[in-house]
Amino acid sequence: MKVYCTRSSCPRPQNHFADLDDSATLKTIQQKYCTACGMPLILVGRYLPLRLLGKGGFGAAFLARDRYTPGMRRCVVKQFQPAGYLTPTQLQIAQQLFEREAAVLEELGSQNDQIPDLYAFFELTVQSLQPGGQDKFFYLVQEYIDGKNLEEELEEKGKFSPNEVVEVLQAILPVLQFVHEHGSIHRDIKPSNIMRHRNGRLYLLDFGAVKQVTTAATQTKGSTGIYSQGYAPPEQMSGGDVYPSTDLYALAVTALVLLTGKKTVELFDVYNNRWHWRTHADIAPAIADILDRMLSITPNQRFHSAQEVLTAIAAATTAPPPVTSPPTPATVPYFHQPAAFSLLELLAGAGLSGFAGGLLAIALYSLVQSSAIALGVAGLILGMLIIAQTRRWLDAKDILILVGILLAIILFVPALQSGLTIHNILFLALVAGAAAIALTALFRLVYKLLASIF
Ligand SMILES: Nc1ncnc2c1ncn2[C@@H]1O[C@H](COP(=O)(O)OP(=O)(O)OP(=O)(O)O)[C@@H](O)[C@H]1O
Repeated sequence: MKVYCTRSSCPRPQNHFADLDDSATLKTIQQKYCTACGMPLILVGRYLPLRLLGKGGFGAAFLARDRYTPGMRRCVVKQFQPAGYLTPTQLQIAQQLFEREAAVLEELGSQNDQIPDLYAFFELTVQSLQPGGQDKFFYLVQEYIDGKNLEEELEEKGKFSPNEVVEVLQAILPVLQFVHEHGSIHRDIKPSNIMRHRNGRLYLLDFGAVKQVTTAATQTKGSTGIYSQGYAPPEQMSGGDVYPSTDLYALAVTALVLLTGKKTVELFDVYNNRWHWRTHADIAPAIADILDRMLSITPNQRFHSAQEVLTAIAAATTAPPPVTSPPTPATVPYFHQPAAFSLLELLAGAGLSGFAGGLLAIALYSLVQSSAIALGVAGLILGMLIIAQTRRWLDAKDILILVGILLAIILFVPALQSGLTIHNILFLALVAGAAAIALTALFRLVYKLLASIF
């Protein structure tokens, strides 16, 4: 098993322990130490970091496993590890922010299912790499959100459609309303801090910069300077007080970036001190007006609460529907709407599913010697695979793994080969995959034609 060392200065953080592949040893072993720097690897005897997820302003995030849960639950271990030189005061503020992230997560995460839960918060003192010294590390363990953040989605599939952006707003505004009602301001809303779980649900991450409204008055202005350039409004950049509308501004910038696929600097007209974005996006004027109001330079010209924005969006998107018509996308709860598929994603999923279906049909025919039953059962499983993909329970990567497993089983068990050569098996499965791609493309074309007619 691979275990990742969390000491930032470790020269070789990747460790490999063959004995931990045995689940009994994994559950009972006392501790393991980094072979390069001697750092204890099993954090508080419980969490095993597997790999680095990324480094942020105040630390690193690791994907980890909790060895005290039956399924070795995945979790995210965040370590406080400020980058660059900080004065003792700045260091203390940074440490307070990290502790605040834990406190806020504990309170908010347990009450809102779009904020990760806090599992643990602890500190660790270890021997420093300098002789005689000691290093102190702070850790926060939270729920792992299995998905992609919106920055990654944007990189992968390109700009979002206006509907997708409205869905993001409708999913995140209630979370912001909840955060604000609990006396906090997030202060770091941006695409990389919004994560879409594989089931379609959007989560708000990274409460490290969160500021309690109640303590705002006692904070020295400009003392922390925690914000993301381009997303933070003027009052935050200048170190002034922050408000719920500070988060609304950043959410609107997030919407512009998703909608246009452009960087914030490309959308802000410094000369006139205003956002210049409408020419880059084709969105309903009523929604564009809402975004522009959220982007007002002065906080009191923006909406005052997330709920106000939600109400404005509902008014802008809900045309009075006929009584019998299905709900419009805007009124369907967001979690029933997994993200739209790109054409490539759709065809790759279809091809892989078709390939898997072909392999299954061959294996089933060997067992039952009836082409009707073999094709019927393979078709049924293929249908289930397609449904699982459209609901985003499985993605193309999962189907690829399934194909690999099926192929390995069929290649190693001659009784499942229906008397065919390996070449023929592969050829037939490829034909099934190609047929699935062709059918999907045809359906999509017909669907688009019908949609454009009606
Ligand atoms: N609960 C989580 N579940 C899954 N991935 C997470 C979770 N929290 C953070 N990540 C991922 O870990 C990576 C690092 O996150 P982190 O919050 O430390 O920094 P960041 O958001 O990239 O930067 P910054 O702190 O400057 O905003 C990011 O890619 C983020 O998407």
